Amino acid sequence: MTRDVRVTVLGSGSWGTTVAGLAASNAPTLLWARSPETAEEITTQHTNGRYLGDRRLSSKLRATSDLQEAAEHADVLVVGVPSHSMRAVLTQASPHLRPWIPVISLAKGLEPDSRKRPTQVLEEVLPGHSVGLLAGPNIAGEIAEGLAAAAVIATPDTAVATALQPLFARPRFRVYTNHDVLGCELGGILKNIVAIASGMGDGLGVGMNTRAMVISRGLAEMTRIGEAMGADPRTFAGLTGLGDLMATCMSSASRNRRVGEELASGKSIDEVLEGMTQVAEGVKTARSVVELAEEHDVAAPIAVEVDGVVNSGRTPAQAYRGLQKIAAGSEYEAA
Ligand SMILES: NC(=O)C1=CN([C@@H]2O[C@H](COP(=O)(O)OP(=O)(O)OC[C@H]3O[C@@H](n4cnc5c(N)ncnc54)[C@H](OP(=O)(O)O)[C@@H]3O)[C@@H](O)[C@H]2O)C=CC1
Ligand SMILES: O=C(CO)COP(=O)(O)O
Repeated sequence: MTRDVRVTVLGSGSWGTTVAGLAASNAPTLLWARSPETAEEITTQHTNGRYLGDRRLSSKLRATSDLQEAAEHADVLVVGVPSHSMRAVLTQASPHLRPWIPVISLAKGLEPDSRKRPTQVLEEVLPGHSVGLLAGPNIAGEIAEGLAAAAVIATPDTAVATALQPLFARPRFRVYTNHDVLGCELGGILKNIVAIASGMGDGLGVGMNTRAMVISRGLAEMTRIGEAMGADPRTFAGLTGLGDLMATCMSSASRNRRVGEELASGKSIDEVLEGMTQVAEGVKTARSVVELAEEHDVAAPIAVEVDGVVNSGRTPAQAYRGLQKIAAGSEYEAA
């Protein structure tokens, strides 16, 4: 089935490149890089040094900096640019896309201002296309190195996810399906906020018990918000919820966790972001998550504290003191 299907991935950052490398082993795959130098390096050297160091990519992977060429190539489109740039890139690509082709998001943030999820943006810019996402505990560098991992492809119609599964699956990359697009997408978005909190704890030198408390109460917060928005609460116990939360809170390679750790070292958010060459979606998303929780009348104390540090000048130590003050009631009902 996969032999005749051509895949295009938009965005040659760490994750877009890694997913394109997986797909290239299964189907003809073209990666769109904004920079012509990066496109040239990927096609000729089979590396993307800026984002993945000297890790070797599939020699079958080709890249281009021509967005029209990339769009015209696609029987399946994968969108791997960050949430804040998705609408602009897709608006440029859309006149060159074939109608009805499936479009899969890799992004784990909310569009600034509109607070829309990536799949909502896709549905708006590309009406009529079947839209879904690929998510899970997927630290790009590990997968590019060939370490085993699993992910979920979520589409409203499970038959579409099942058809797309073989495009991304590899012997060491297991791809499950799920029809709860909202829950899978929210898991990836919300865990970034908890990872910033967890990183702040690491920087402050809290113990493992505290870290476990933040992760498990973070999961409760994610599930509460998700359920209020209409997601299946079971999804948050799976790969795109607990799985991604654990990977992101525990990995030294997580950008969101690192933001928290560096904030706890005394840097301002501007200083932290100046030193980063990759995106940490949780920074732009924190305020939107607080607003969404308020709209749905759900307590979100971890998001509130992270937003306070990232956007309102509170210190990580103050945030952790704030978290200590949360009243402990029933484990199922309390914040
Ligand atoms: N890295 C990971 O482990 C994982 C990341 N994700 C998610 O995938 C998405 C992409 O992340 P990731 O690949 O890590 O990001 P990176 O920071 O590694 O790369 C970002 C990519 O997006 C491009 N880009 C940035 N801004 C624009 C813009 N305005 N217009 C066009 N292209 C732009 C960059 O191009 P240029 O190089 O030219 O600046 C680069 O190719 C994020 O939502 C992230 O949360 C999901 C799972 C795992
Ligand atoms: O989503 C990720 C792993 O699944 C990557 O997390 P970071 O963006 O924090 O690096």
